Amino acid sequence: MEGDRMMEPMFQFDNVVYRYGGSDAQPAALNGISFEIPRGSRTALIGPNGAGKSTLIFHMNGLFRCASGAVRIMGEPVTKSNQAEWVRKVGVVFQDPDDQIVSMTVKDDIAFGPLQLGRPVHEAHRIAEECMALLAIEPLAARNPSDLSFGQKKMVAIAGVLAMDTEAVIVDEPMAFLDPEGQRLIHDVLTLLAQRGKTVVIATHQMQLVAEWAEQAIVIREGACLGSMTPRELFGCRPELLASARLDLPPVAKLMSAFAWNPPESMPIRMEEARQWLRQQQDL
Ligand SMILES: Nc1ncnc2c1ncn2[C@@H]1O[C@H](COP(=O)(O)OP(=O)(O)OP(=O)(O)O)[C@@H](O)[C@H]1O
Repeated sequence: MEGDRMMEPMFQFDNVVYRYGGSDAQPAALNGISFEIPRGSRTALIGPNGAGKSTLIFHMNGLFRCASGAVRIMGEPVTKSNQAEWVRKVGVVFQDPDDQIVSMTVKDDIAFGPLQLGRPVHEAHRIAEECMALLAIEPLAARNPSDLSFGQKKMVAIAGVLAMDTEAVIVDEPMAFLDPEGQRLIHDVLTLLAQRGKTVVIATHQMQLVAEWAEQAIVIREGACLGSMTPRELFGCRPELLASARLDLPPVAKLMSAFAWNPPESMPIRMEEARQWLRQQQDL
């Protein structure tokens, strides 16, 4: 039975509708959206402002319940009675880190999750120290999270979710307001989580991050899914889909698209692929 459940996708959205305020007078923020996210995969949710990415994320740990359709997490439908359980299995870093501050110091804030999960205090603090080290935020340990910059708060919120060691980690706009070093650290952490077998989902406007990191891109517009595919297929073969979601090619693919690639999915979309191809041209 457990084996069967392991085969289930981490997230399944089936014709999901959601309206803020619960009123039919409101336009639907999610408008019959369907897609799947396999376990252990790296997925990017992409789409223009207001497409519904954050609203989707609120459904992925039971915070919101859909008006119609079904959301399944690890094969189990999210219902009124099990809604609260999912926060232990799915860690979410919201777009605004202020929503996640719960303690007076950064270290206590990060230790809060493990303590809630029943870990003893000394262990929760050890986990908090490990997570701070991973994100190079140890110097912030004794600071009040409310006093930090937006980027620093975002790092603390990410560390807090890492400390929960959940099966899935979702980060809404992981790179927003982070300096280049912070972005590199977050990129490494997202990769490390995937290497540890976690299902990792991000919502982002940074197409180069999608090209470098994701295995699957889910394109969303007006609360519906326009398609789900590899970044290579999206950036190499589906420019019309990108344009219809008000998105653009990532910088590497934009540069490389000046050359006629055949087949189009052979176009380098990652920095390293482009570097290698350019070196080959030099050697010719
Ligand atoms: N609290 C709210 N009350 C009413 N409508 C809302 C609320 N939050 C979001 N919406 C609406 O729901 C729709 C989806 O918004 P959502 O924030 O999920 O989009 P998004 O794709 O995350 O956008 P962005 O890229 O700008 O973060 C939008 O039309 C938005 O105006």
